[in-house]
Amino acid sequence: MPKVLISDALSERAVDIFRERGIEVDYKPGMKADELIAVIANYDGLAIRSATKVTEAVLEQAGGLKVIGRAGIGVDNVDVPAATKKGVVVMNTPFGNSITTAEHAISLMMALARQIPMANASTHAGKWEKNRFMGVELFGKVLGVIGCGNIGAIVADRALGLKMKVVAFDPFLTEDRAQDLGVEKVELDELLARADFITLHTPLVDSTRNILNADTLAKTKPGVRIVNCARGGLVDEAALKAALESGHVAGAALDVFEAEPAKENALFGMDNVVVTPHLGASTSEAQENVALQVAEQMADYLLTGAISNAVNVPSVSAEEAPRLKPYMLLAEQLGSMLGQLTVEGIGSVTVELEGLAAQLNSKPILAAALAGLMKPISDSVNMVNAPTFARQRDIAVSLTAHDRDCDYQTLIRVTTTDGSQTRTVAGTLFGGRQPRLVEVRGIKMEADFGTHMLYVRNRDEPGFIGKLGGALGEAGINIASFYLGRTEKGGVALSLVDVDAKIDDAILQRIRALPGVIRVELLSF
Ligand SMILES: NC(=O)c1ccc[n+]([C@@H]2O[C@H](COP(=O)([O-])OP(=O)(O)OC[C@H]3O[C@@H](n4cnc5c(N)ncnc54)[C@H](O)[C@@H]3O)[C@@H](O)[C@H]2O)c1
Ligand SMILES: O=C(O)[C@H](O)COP(=O)(O)O
Repeated sequence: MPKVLISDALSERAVDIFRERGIEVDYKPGMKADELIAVIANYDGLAIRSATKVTEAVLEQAGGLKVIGRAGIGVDNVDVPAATKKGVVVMNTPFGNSITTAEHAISLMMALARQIPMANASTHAGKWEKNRFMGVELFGKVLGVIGCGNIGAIVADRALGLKMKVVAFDPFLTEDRAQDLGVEKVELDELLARADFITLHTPLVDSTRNILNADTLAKTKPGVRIVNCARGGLVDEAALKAALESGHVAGAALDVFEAEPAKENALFGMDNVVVTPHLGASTSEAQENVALQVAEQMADYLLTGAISNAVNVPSVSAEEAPRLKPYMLLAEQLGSMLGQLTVEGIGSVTVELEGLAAQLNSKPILAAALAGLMKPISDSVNMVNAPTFARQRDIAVSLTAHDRDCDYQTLIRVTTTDGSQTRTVAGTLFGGRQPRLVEVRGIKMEADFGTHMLYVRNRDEPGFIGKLGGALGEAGINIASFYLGRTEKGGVALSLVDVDAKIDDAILQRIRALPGVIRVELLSF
């Protein structure tokens, strides 16, 4: 039974779902880094929010971990490259808290416009400072949205409802989409010059880090108000403090900070700053959504192999997963055969799909072939990290789905080059499920993949098969199946011999010494 650890404060609906799906679950919110490192080896899945930091040190101890589920959007608290290297799927819930977070951004903008938190504190203190809190209207003002994806688009929609004018800077926003949203797509400098309010909704990546800094803040309209409900690190906090002190920026509302939890911050205590402790996603509705979604997604992956919303591996839907499984096994076994036969470093891999295989989601099939190919050089390779392994080793990878007549109902062909050698193997699914080899190095032959297989290439001469059978018999090795093929009469013959026990080195040497032998290897599937 798979086992999952929940190390952040998720809605307990997640616990119910894991249990209903037959998954053992430990609910331990607030777990410290060293506690996590100490126990992570016991789990197949880890469900988190933003508090748990899944560092390389955590992943190093995560021997059996298969999936990290982020109940929320940002995965910047997960070392995704390290997880990928380790073969761990990282998935998030990209939509479950978008509305809630957009509403928080709008709330912060309103709080800022009318100084509600400060007025609230003053009134509670019995001061009745009616003349101190003069606000500004939103009506007719320009809102600059930096990052107009899921949340930015919802914020824009709500702002339009408040009769604001919305301009958006997002390099990936198309003119058509901007038009549909009713926003004006502009460059960053124009947004900075025109916006009365700026709201940030990008991920924290290299291109967005400190996107509001001393230089860009200097380009903003005097009296601008800034809302950051996305990620600390998008706004240079020191530069913002200086701009607030000078009065160039009239106010800032921040839900996120460069360092979190933010118990201390240079912006705390400033009159024109509204702060919340990373509450963007904190509504009961959003938390129920993301907890439910992440638990279902993780359970699907652990129980069926279906992958949704993964950030480091192609998706496989719940409907596709059972259909893809035999194809992925076939691709892995074909890749594995080539991996076991490769002597030098692999230069390139080509995966071709024909017949029914050509109509399927091809990326998981490619990833499975790569995983099989690289198994002989790494114990930890799987379909999650295989594409990275291939890239790191400068292996050129290509994938083609052919729309042409095929001798088989479905066919996967894998070709590798290493040094001067090109090797091709192809296979089909017998009865739609059972992987079967149908071609090796251009030689047609039908063979099942066995646990102990002898691969023998030899000159096609009379009497060879008898000698091979004799050598195995003398060694007490029983033959389960014998598959044969050849290029042409008197050309090169190929035997794949499925035997009942492992063949040791001494027997292998005896077979290699038989007259006419070109190559003999042991294969295992
Ligand atoms: N405060 C919270 O509690 C909270 C809650 C949810 C999400 N978030 C954060 O909000 C952010 C946005 O979430 P989303 O769901 O809208 O993501 P999204 O991926 O749907 O949208 C992000 C947008 O940013 C744009 N973008 C990327 N690089 C850019 C750049 N250099 N300049 C301008 N735009 C750029 C992308 O094109 C995309 O449209 C994420 O960082 C997420 O973690 C915070
Ligand atoms: O990226 C997100 O989804 C938000 O930052 C929410 O984070 P949280 O789950 O820790 O509230």
